[in-house]
Amino acid sequence: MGYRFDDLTTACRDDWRAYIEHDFVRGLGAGTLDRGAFRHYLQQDYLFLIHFARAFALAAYKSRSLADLRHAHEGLKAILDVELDLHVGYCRDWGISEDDLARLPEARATLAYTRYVLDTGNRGDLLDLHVALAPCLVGYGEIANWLSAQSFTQRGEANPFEAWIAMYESDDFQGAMRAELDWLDARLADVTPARFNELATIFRDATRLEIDFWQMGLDQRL
Ligand SMILES: Cc1ncc(CN)c(N)n1
Repeated sequence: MGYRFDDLTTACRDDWRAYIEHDFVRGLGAGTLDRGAFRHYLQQDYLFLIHFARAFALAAYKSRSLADLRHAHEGLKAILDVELDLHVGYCRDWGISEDDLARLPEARATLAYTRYVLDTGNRGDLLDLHVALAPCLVGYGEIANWLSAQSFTQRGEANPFEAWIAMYESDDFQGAMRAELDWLDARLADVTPARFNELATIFRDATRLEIDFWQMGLDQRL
């Protein structure tokens, strides 16, 4: 029997739950997150998304088939045309201009996570790279779905972070997440146990770097 994406989350269950259910996420759902923490996160996430767009461009470069190239292109479009566009508009609503964003210093957590993914993609193959990208794309889709199932989550105008939750619940983002899941399920079906263990290490590292990113937001740390 082949592996599937769910085997990756099972292989690092505690880290995955710590990422999905982080206090930062709970604060977003309850609407109680410190606004300064959210602003800091939003600013760093702009830098993060630019490097992640570069990582999807690297996936395009590493693709050997038209299908893989199209898949990487769809991922790049989801970040550039859906997420970054919404993000820049969202930052504006929070009083952060594009000029402010262009001048931001990069926090250590942003640097560590984004460069880890780019380095993993550079030295590994296309599957290594997509596994390193998965906590980002699949994780935020799962977080939005988890939040909407929690009784503490406030929806609508009562929650200042409603637009953030809605962005990751949107058909565009959930569609990109499902396309990534399908791609990963198809590739993981053929890997050996030894190769799966290598990929599980990459997935766990990237998941831990996501946890550090939330914590960087909470601590408002550079
Ligand atoms: C840190 C981080 N991880 C994931 C995502 C969702 N693309 C994001 N915007 N920021």
